[in-house]
Amino acid sequence: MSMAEDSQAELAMDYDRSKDIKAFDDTKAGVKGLVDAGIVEIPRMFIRSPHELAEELIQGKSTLQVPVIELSGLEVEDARKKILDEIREASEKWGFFQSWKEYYCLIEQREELNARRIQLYQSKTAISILYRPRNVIKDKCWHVITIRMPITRANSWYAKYQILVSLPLSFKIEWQLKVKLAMDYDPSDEKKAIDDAKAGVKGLVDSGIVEIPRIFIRPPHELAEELNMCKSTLQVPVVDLSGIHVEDGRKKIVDEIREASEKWGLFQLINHGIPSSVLEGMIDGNRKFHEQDVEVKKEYYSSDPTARKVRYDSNLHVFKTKGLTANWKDTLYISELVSGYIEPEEIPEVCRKTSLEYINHVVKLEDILLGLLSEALGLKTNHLKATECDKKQLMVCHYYPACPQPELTLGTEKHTDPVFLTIVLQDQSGGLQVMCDNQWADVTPIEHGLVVNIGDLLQIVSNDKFVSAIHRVVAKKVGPRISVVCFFNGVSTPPKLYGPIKELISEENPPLYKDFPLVDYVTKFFSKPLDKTGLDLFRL
Ligand SMILES: O=C(O)CCC(=O)C(=O)O
Ligand SMILES: [Fe+2]
Repeated sequence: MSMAEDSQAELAMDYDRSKDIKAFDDTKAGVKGLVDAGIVEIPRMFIRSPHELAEELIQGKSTLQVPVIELSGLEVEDARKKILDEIREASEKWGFFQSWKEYYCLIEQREELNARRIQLYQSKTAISILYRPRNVIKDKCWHVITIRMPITRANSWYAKYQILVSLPLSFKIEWQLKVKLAMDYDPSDEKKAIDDAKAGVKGLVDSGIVEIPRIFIRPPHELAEELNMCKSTLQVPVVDLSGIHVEDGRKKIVDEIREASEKWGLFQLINHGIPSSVLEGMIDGNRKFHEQDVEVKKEYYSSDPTARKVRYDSNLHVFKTKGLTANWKDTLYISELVSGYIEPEEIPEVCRKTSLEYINHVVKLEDILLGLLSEALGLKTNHLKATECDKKQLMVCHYYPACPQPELTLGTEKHTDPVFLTIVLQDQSGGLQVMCDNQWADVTPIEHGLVVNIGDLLQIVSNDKFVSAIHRVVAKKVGPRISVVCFFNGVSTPPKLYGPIKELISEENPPLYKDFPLVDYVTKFFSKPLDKTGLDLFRL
């Protein structure tokens, strides 16, 4: 009798399945218990139906190769495109693929447990991928899948970490990176060490670190989410101000600014009138400040924003904004420069002249922009200026050192600016990105160009006609990247109420926000995580 006939005969007998299942359950020893008991025939409850068994016998074995896709290089544009093409092809044809990637896991380094440090470990061989091996059917044939599961002795203790790749017919990659984060990690130790050194993130790089401290590592869910995100191919709008004094030219500019402010909340500016020597001088002054002797720079180090008007620090905001990652950059803050509360001598000497020159030009440009933005909202040219929305100025000089593990951190985390308007001068390194249609688009540097950002407060006073730009800066292997950001904000004292502009309100366009004093906004903004929008704080 063949195997099929055997099974047929057995299956034909009178049989009470529930009784079998109960007896099996009662043993509580599982299938292994049956084997341990020495059975030579498997119980009937495990036998597949005759037609399934018969089908199996006539089914051939495919010789096709299940696609294997190496995911390393996802961060690089060309490599990413190739990987996505392979994934698309595999998903369309198979709905399945094997993949592997040089990956990162947070692991406890045994030797360092005493020091209670968590290190990030990266290695092709030192990764444990727990993957339920199974077969895949294609063209009615079963394919056996072999899984690369490089687990070495050295890292077997962290076999709990899992990377699951599931690909349900669409070509969306779903990575679930489950990493066990140590319960007893205290970011204050790392923060204190960096603060005490007063040498900034640059100091870490200069000391030759090859792994970034844990305080800078983004949480696993964010790292995994990042892998899922596609890069936008949309072009960030560029507005050319050269035709501003011609009637038709101005109208065109106002239209372009309106469109960009409604869709992106961000645009690049060219022919804005600030001499290129001033822009280059500003970038250079910024670089000189951060690259000067640490002993001199130290004098300015303070992580307390209220301590002084001119200070520099690393962006270790993990306390205020619990759960967030520190940013891979150092920043020199120069506040209230124009409003007269600060003496020029307070600005560090290496960048004093260049900063004063730049700010002098940038405030004039700000006036022009406020006029254009007012017109874009259908208001009189001087409307926004009259609200004193640019009265308070803060200039920040960012320095983003090269990062040994850029994919694990960010130069500036995702955020919107809690101000009316921001003007950004960036060098040619790139890294600034803006969110549009839920995708990150590069704000590719234009030589001698500037970037204009709509802040939360302009979105509010425009009653959501304009949007504030969600943006960030990615970290890079090469550096430094240098940028100078000028924030323009309204007045806090005497308290002045801000809210949707009355001229923009009508029955069809009711106010979306209540009026509020600026100081309330700022306090509330900084007591929430930075990556959460401040727009909802006063939304009706
Ligand atoms: O460095 C940049 O280009 C932008 C930084 C930024 O977004 C900020 O300081 O708010
Ligand atoms: Fe910003």
